[in-house]
Amino acid sequence: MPQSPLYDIIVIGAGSAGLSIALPMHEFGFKVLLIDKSDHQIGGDCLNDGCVPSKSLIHVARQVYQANHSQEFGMNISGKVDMSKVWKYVKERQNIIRKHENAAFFRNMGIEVALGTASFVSADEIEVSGQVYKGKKIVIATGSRPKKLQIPGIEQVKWYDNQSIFAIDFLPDKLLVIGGGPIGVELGQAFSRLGSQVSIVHNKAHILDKEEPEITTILQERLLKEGITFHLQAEVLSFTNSNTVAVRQDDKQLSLTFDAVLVAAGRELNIESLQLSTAGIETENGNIKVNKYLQTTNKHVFVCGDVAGNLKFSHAAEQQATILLNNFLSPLKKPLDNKHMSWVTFTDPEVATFGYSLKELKDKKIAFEKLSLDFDEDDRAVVEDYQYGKLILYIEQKKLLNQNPKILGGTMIAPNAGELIQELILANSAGMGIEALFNKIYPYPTASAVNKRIILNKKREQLTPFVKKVLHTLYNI
Ligand SMILES: Cc1cc2nc3c(=O)[nH]c(=O)nc-3n(C[C@H](O)[C@H](O)[C@H](O)COP(=O)(O)OP(=O)(O)OC[C@H]3O[C@@H](n4cnc5c(N)ncnc54)[C@H](O)[C@@H]3O)c2cc1C
Ligand SMILES: NC(=O)c1ccc[n+]([C@@H]2O[C@H](COP(=O)([O-])OP(=O)(O)OC[C@H]3O[C@@H](n4cnc5c(N)ncnc54)[C@H](O)[C@@H]3O)[C@@H](O)[C@H]2O)c1
Repeated sequence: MPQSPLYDIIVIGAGSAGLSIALPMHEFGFKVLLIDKSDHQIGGDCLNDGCVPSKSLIHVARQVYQANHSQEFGMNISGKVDMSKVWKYVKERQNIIRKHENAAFFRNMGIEVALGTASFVSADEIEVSGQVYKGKKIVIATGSRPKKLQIPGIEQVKWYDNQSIFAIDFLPDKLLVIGGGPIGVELGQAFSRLGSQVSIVHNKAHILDKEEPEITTILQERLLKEGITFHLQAEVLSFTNSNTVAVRQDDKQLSLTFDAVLVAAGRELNIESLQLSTAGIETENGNIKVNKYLQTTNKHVFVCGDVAGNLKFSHAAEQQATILLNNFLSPLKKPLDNKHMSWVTFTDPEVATFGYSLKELKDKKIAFEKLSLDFDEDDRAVVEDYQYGKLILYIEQKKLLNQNPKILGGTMIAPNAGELIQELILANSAGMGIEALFNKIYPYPTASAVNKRIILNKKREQLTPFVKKVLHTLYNI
């Protein structure tokens, strides 16, 4: 019996998570085996069915929307979007990135790549396409896939999910979106801007239900103005024929028609084909059981990325990979900690969130103060027509503001909020206080000046009659 080749590390899955482990480990001089199902799936969801195609589509949809809106300034715009041209643009963008995310590229670098579905055959061995490989350490980075909906009658319907929507060969006149999470709202708005009449059916009271309702209410109003219809706290009952769905909302039954359905109702982990029990890896409620160091019940096997069952973002996968790399190489182990995590929903306007949420602050009994700024009087918001914008900031509660309270978390809705909020994320992760923002000079009229204005408003509250009296005394000396 030939011996299985031995690797310092075997990484199962070549998506955001797997690549963030395999590439640095190779650079550090370790013998790495990277596995994915096929060459075409290298890059994972982010490149193939997620971030890259969705952000490219959102870019195209914004161009179309802005062109249509130039009519109010006298331009004449007519015509319908040609979906083959839209997908050509999207595929081109993916192919640019694919040039450095494929098996030949990694093999040229010196990383060994095995293609096929991986499964454990022992505690430290993996089989791929009939070949067995042994790893000193093994990282499971197999990601997640769209949850399938078991709705009666769905088999007669043209339905899509994130794995098929980026190849839809027609622009639906009416698109029904099931799920008002980030995929549903980002893609719902993109299709609406391309020309579809979009209805979003969501089973919670607010879209993007992980965000603050104060913020998502603003987003919902913007999307309503663009022509998107919402059915909130609604339950999809059944598809009554190939283009009609029965929905229950507020104890009423509605009948909605559509040409196509986009299912964006959450995720399931890719763990079934791994034969985890063969390696002594336990699962719990559909998740792989891990400790705070992302280590499974088999101490040589770790998880990273969506499959870890934590936050599902490309940059969360990257953060988890950084923790694993640290723990592989340093005796000072770091646990997974989401306290500085941030994310952006790329709707227009964007919703950007970082640090502790209101709920986390309350749950952790952290003394905090909530600051809030509406952008109605911000000059940049006025000239660029986004006075609906809003920033919420959570800062440490201190008796005196000159104690320089730290920024604990926050959330913003505005065009480019994901960029505007970056300095707040830096302040939060670097443990900086509000003075850093207050003392900064913002070129006029930069949009990010709202980050100072919110602090300025707080400082104004300190101008009590006593403080004013002191100021007058000082002035008159
Ligand atoms: C439409 C959409 C838009 C998104 N937009 C954003 C965004 O803007 N920003 C953001 O941060 N995140 C976004 N995400 C989330 C992001 O794509 C994921 O969090 C990220 O791709 C997870 O990376 P991963 O490596 O954990 O998993 P994946 O990218 O899913 O990679 C897992 C890999 O493992 C392989 N695999 C699975 N099982 C096996 C097996 N048994 N053997 C061999 N290989 C296997 C798969 O083929 C796949 O290539 C989006 C997701 C979607 C669906
Ligand atoms: N910009 C970004 O960073 C970005 C963009 C897209 C996706 N993502 C990631 O991908 C993950 C998956 O996105 P998603 O939107 O599919 O999942 P999600 O779980 O975040 O949201 C899906 C929503 O659909 C609702 N839902 C579930 N079943 C339903 C039903 N039968 N009828 C009506 N509503 C239903 C759920 O309550 C949930 O709020 C996200 O959690 C996020 O981590 C990130």
